[in-house]
Amino acid sequence: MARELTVAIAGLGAIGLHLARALDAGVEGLRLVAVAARDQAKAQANLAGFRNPPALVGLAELAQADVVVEAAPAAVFEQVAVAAIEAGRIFVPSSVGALLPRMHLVARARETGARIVVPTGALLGLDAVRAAAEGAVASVAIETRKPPRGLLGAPYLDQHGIDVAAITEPTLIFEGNAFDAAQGFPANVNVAAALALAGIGPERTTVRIWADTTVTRNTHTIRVEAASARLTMTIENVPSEENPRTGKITPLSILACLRGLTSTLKVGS
Ligand SMILES: NC(=O)C1=CN([C@@H]2O[C@H](COP(=O)(O)OP(=O)(O)OC[C@H]3O[C@@H](n4cnc5c(N)ncnc54)[C@H](O)[C@@H]3O)[C@@H](O)[C@H]2O)C=CC1
Ligand SMILES: O=C([O-])CC(=O)C(=O)O
Repeated sequence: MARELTVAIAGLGAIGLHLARALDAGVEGLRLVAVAARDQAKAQANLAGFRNPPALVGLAELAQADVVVEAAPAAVFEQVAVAAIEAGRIFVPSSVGALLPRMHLVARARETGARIVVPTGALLGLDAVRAAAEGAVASVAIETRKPPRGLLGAPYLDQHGIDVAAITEPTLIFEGNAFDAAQGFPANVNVAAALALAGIGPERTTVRIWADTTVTRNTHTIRVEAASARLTMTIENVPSEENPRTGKITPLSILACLRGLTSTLKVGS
């Protein structure tokens, strides 16, 4: 008999609501039991048509479920993560950049029996990066190109007086490591954080972010030079209607990740 896992989701935005709907439509081995939202009335309206509406609870109460998916702003990451990890659950973060300065949570999870499962999210190829990182890796780099509006609101832009709305040609706005990229762009480059965790860590992973007036998609290119292989991979994400910073593939990637927690046949490392 296949195992069933209960699932809770923090945040009902571009990622959370799509994931909640998909789970409610029925996914073998997974049952949505709880969600947390900032706007209760909007959440109730969104959940009204569900076949099996989940409970609307506070962030800490999400940890009642076997699997806690974080799909909220990075500002509330810690609340969701700590409750899930203390309860020994499987914690699936979307705001992966917020994990980089909190790696003590991984040590704590080791003590409580919790697991932290980082989905590939808006990126691609983390299976190959992980495989390469089992051997020697010389370099890992990611270049992100987004339409300027996909970068709006990033603290780095304010700190450096950059007005992305005024950009008229492709402009390199950040070059540095994944740790600094995640601090400067907490809602924009979770992909760089996930890549760093899959490969050679946030200090050695290099990141370039372009505000690119010529692209309509959030485009990420990874380059890895390893003893076993050379990887060059690009994903061009269709921005979601709800949040142009977030690619439509992200909730789908998390759903695929959750399926992998229970499925009998699992493909990819
Ligand atoms: N790992 C990846 O590849 C990707 C990660 N992300 C990250 O995932 C996170 C979620 O992204 P989106 O769904 O696009 O954001 P969103 O802004 O569309 O949705 C976030 C939701 O959380 C809700 N929220 C805010 N405060 C809350 C609170 N205290 N309790 C409960 N809910 C609260 C908001 O009302 C909103 O509905 C962001 O941190 C984003 O940067 C986004 C895209 C790709
Ligand atoms: O491209 C996307 O969909 C989102 C993104 O870069 C991120 O949050 O890392």
